[in-house]
Amino acid sequence: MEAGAGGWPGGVACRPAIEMAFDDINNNPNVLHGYVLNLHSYNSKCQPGLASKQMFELLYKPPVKLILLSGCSPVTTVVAESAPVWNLMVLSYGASSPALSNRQRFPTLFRTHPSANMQNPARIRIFEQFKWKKITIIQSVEEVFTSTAKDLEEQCREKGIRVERQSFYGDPTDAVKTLVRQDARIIVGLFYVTEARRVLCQAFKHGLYGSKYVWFFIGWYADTWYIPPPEEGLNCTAQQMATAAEYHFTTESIMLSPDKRPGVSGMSGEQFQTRLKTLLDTDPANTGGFPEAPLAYDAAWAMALAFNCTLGSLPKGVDLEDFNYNNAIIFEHLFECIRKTQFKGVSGNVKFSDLGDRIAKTQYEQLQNGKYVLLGYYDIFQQEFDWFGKEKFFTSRGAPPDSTIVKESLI
Ligand SMILES: CC1(C)CO[C@@H](CC(=O)O)CN1
Repeated sequence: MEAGAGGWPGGVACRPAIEMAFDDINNNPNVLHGYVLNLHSYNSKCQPGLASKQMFELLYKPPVKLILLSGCSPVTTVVAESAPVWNLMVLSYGASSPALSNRQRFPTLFRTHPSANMQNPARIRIFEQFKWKKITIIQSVEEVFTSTAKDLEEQCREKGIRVERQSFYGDPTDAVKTLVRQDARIIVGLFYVTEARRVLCQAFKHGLYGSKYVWFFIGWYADTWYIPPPEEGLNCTAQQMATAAEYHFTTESIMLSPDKRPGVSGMSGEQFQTRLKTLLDTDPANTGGFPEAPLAYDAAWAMALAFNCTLGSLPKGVDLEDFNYNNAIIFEHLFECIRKTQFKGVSGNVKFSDLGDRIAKTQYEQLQNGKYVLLGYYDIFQQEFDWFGKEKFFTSRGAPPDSTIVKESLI
């Protein structure tokens, strides 16, 4: 777990969320009765090397640990690759990398954080909704975005949607110029927020905005992400950025349950968030990991419910406290219990795929006049598309632009 510093600073809000969960579980007479959960944590700062060192310290120092909780993708990668050697399960609350959906490399990994690929079926459902038959992807070269782009490309091709792809490292100018040359109209951007601002500024400079174009950005940037921070030295004004950003779409996995009814913990998502804010001494909007904190809270509950299930399934005379790193029997029961875990959490319904991925809904928004408007949801599991019809386009009748003017080749 990282308590914030370097990489994704998720631990700042996620550690208090997990500590809250441990307290709630220890005070709940219906879960793990007679047992007390203890948390041993380190701040890995999202650094794989430091995480490896800390993991070995945790495992070579008593007491025996029963499970590992991990944060960001780089740390989860090293932890989940090593854990099976110790017959340990790994529950990640902060790893979005699609590369982690791999049972050969990560046989004991489960994650309450959805994979970045989870948004691709939702993107494609929109392309189909507006009959866009050609899309262009522009991505920065990080592994998480390359994996997501490859998956989107494959899924689009299966649906008969033509795909072109550009990637860049640092400066997107040349990649944006290629978008112009390719006559890109429907453009999906996959990068972190600093690169997103650089791309948006270049889009303005090259006229890639307005009635002929639709941009898709990732939805987990801050709501004011497109306002240029002076220290970044972008050669675009706030007005130019807002002009280029107007009417862009976003997709993001839902991380906080919108359901007002309480879940297994006795809290709704909103009640959890209200309680968490009392544990933070910083503005939630500027606290690392605040959006993902419900995932961390639910990861602890998934662990506790799996322990509870294991207690009821172990052979007579074998108890959880008999677990050691060489004991595969308890590990196998725990794996089966986590695999079939399903419960109503503060982040939504918690359920895992066979690859250990979180199955989550995707939310669509659109920036309209400087404010994000909720457009609908896509539930990949139920194949349900809830669309509210609030989208806007620049075209005169508000109709969606064409994805491309296919120039018929003269033979
Ligand atoms: C939505 C985001 C910011 C994606 O990256 C995750 C961190 C990671 O995958 O390393 C945390 N949550």
